[in-house]
Amino acid sequence: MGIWDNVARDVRIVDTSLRDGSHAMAHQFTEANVRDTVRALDDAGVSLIEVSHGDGLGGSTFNYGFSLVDERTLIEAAVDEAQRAKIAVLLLPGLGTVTDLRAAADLGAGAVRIATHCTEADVSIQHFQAARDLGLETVGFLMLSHMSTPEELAKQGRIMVDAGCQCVYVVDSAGALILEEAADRVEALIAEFDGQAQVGYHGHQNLSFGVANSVLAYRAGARQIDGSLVALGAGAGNSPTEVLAATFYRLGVETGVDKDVLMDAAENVVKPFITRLPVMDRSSIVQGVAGVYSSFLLHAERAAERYDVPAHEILYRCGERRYVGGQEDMIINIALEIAEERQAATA
Ligand SMILES: CC[C@H](O)CC(=O)C(=O)O
Ligand SMILES: [Mn+2]
Repeated sequence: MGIWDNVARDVRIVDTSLRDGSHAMAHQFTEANVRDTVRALDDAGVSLIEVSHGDGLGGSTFNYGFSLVDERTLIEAAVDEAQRAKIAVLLLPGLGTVTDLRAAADLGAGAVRIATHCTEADVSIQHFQAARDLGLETVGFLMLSHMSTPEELAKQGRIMVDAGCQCVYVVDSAGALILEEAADRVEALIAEFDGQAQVGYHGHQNLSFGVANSVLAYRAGARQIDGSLVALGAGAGNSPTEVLAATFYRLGVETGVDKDVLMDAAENVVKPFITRLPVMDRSSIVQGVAGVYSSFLLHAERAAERYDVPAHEILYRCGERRYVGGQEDMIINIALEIAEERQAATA
């Protein structure tokens, strides 16, 4: 039985097309995109649907990229369409505030996913406390999990659980984890929590391991797994929700969602509005290899075009310097540096 509602299932598939997909759409979702997608996911039985700017509440800024439509309008529209599903929002402490969270709760959001770099869970403590006071379901995101060992990650997860988090995610932001690297991190969190909280898994497809890692994460004990329709998400995209549903169906793992309704939603609702299909191209593969935050992709592509340098070279350097979310402006610095080096070499 799912612990957050009355649906009998072995694992909960959570959809983040309307949040992680915001990165891939350069934050240009329309209200109609949100309404149509929420209706389809709700029909399919998806019980938690994330809707926010790609970088979470308050993310619509010069540094991260402006949203076409105010996220509060989109959250309100999502809540309006969802008959059974709960709407979740993402919050990165420092970018989103407790005031933003309160506003989202007032609009009807029922869950918050609070994301920190994998070594900085302590910055989430007051946000978890505020979320619990607001009566929200709470989820923690340990981003760029490949940068920590399973043991370190478990200690960070413990900080979130002690602050009131009900499910901590291993977040493979760079799509860098391969098989047991994902499973070992999930296992370490499960052992640390000893039943006090659930564990989730959020994959990216940069090295094409999103779905395989999700299956291993489930086998290691993860009970919430993220996906996006048509993989719509940062980098090479997320584990496709419709493929997760079909795969768990094949394995006889009960998800409570209808795989055929999801396949229809992917083909006929989401695919038609995607401006740039997520692909495993040179830049996104480099993100997986070098361990670079997937949401850096469009920033790197824009800088590459502006300064006439290769995007994959920018991304390799981001990986060497271990840049993390919030350091998007460094992408411009790197592009300028490569352009200068190239000019010097030809002078
Ligand atoms: C900026 C937040 C980020 O996109 C969260 C996430 O989905 C990830 O780290 O993969
Ligand atoms: Mn992501």
